[in-house]
Amino acid sequence: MTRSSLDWKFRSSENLRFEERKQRMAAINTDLSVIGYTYEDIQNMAQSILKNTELRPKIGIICGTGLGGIADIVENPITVSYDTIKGFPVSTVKGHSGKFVFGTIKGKEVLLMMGRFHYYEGYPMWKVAMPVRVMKAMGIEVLLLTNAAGGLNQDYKTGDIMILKDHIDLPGLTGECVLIGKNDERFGPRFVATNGAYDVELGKKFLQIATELGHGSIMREGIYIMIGGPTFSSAAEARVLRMFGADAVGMSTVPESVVGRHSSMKIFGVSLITDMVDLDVGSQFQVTHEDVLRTANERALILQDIFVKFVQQI
Ligand SMILES: O=P(O)(O)O[C@@H]1C[C@H](O)[C@@H](CO)O1
Ligand SMILES: Nc1nc2[nH]cnc2c(=O)[nH]1
Repeated sequence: MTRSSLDWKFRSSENLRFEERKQRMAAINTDLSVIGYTYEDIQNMAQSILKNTELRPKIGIICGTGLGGIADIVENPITVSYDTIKGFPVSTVKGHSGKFVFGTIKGKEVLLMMGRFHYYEGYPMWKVAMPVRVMKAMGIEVLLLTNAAGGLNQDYKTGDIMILKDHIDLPGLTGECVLIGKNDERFGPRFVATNGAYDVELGKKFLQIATELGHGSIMREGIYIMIGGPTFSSAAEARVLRMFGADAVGMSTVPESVVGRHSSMKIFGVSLITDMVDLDVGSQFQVTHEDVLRTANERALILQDIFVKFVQQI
């Protein structure tokens, strides 16, 4: 075989692989029979994102609803919009802007995800937490998860900040675990223990910093339960969630935490209690997404202060 025909063969097989990849990426977004992104898909997305920066952060932060203000503490930010990343989902929820932000906090390199994906947006569970695998492929080792949640524990107040001690994966317990599907061992083992997922030392550090900054009275440590949403729980449902032992309820975080654990990441989680869940059956009180955004906005500066010091000390 001549050199040029070899070249041609090589190039046409490369083109074929490119075409296959393109079709696969299109199918991921449209064909429900396609389950999961392959290891190669994830690596390709990570590499394409990293082309935008020379930074190689080890700390990743996922910003919850209305908590994108954390990006205000990032120095020299470089943003990569999700819609520029082939195969990446798009954010559809108000309060989630839909971009990665690379930069530094007091000189420490960080990567922020401003905009997460929720099951209620219509994304299958495996897609909801797929960005955590992309973050891992980009070199993230410590994953800081934030969310807006409703308070179930009646000792809590709107505006409290709860460090996650543990979670209850309600969708997972009822057959919608994020790790369902073919397992590629390069991501992690088939079976994974989720006990002790939240790093105790990180939790202690966050609490200590918040207390030193004078916010001890609004700090809590508790258990987060994930519901699918988008409905906020009825009072009768909320009573069940409280009976399960949950202190706060929300619609995210758990799939990311499970995938983070599967990927051997160190995990920290914090909920801003944006509203108190009404447990009175018959009450006409109705919480709204605007209530959630308002509390998130009110607590933005406090969270920023805590995160600056927290990231510095990780
Ligand atoms: O992304 P998070 O969990 O912070 O968002 C919460 C749950 C719903 O998406 C939304 C409800 O207002 O806020
Ligand atoms: N009541 C309530 N408030 C929230 N704030 C954010 N998520 C939730 C939720 O699931 N329920």
